Amino acid sequence: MYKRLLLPFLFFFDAERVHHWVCNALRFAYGLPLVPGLLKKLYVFEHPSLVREVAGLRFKNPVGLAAGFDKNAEMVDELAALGFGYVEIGTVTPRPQPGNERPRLFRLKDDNALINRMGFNNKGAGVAAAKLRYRKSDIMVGGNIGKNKDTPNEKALDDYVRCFQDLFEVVDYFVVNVSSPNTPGLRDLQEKEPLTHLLRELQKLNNYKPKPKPIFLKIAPDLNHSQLDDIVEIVLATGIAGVIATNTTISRKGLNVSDSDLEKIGAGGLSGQPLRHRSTEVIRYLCEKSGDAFPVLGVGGIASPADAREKLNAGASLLQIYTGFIYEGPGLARRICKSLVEQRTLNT
Ligand SMILES: Cc1cc2nc3c(=O)[nH]c(=O)nc-3n(C[C@H](O)[C@H](O)[C@H](O)COP(=O)(O)O)c2cc1C
Repeated sequence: MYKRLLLPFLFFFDAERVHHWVCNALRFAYGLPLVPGLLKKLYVFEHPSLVREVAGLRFKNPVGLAAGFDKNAEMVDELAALGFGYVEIGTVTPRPQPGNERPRLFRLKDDNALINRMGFNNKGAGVAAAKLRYRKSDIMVGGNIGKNKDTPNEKALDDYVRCFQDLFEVVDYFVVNVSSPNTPGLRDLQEKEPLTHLLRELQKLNNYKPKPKPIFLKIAPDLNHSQLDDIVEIVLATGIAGVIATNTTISRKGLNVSDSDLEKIGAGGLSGQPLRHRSTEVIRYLCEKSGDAFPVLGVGGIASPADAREKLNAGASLLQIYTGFIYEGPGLARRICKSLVEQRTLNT
């Protein structure tokens, strides 16, 4: 019903506006009597074989909602009721910022893809932290952190530290985002020297805490082999927990959309099906190169149980979805979980 009736209707309107409508509708509905229970019945699939222990945390199932959907941590309980094993909030920055001018989110329907140049629009880490204090669900929550647009790269560490401190008590793990293509210069922080410095300082701060939290690094799919080798080295050298692979790509290769339409859309990160293969390659490379020395969380183009299995077979410890959730609808996490359990039963 979602794909045949609701999606064509929603796709008639501006993508970002629809995002806000759907989120508001979900939040409103969740506040009504009986609805939370009904949603859980429809969408949550639990089974002992789905539980994953990663970086010392216990995830109810391996399917998470990727960063960018719930930037301000406004609907973690609602998303838990849609069957996700964990939700990554953010990217948040220390100070609120409006992001880029609209329109900044575009659908590529023939490619099952999106292009976005949101630019870290968010209400600030403090606001997200206040929201998370009242969450009721017990799924894992990650805090994806970044720097403000007007903070120069030489001062980036201060921004990451502030977000880290603001969120420390209310998230289960952290993600250092240096891979968004929509904040000018941010990806330069993926270079070996600044990245090592940033992660070492954050991990140092983390180690001072009585109970440190796992810190993951989220990387771009556009890194070459030598840059990925550097990432492996940096993760091992700084002692952070692992890597999230991948963020959106700046590549426009192999799309069905016309060049003139692409030109009209302009800059931004591409997500969804066209990203799937590259992100799986990156996951496989990191796992092989590191000898599975740290967990890699796989994200990029997952829209079906088969896509999920592809990432797990490449070595991913956990999964995340964003664009697939938009195109496939709220039943996707459950479908993947159910299929993983069925597959396991078949194999035993
Ligand atoms: C509209 C939109 C906003 C996003 N915002 C963020 C963000 O704020 N931080 C981040 O780390 N990733 C962000 N992402 C990237 C996703 O978390 C994910 O890494 C990427 O979309 C690939 O997964 P997918 O193909 O399942 O969408 C965003 C993606 C989209 C489509």
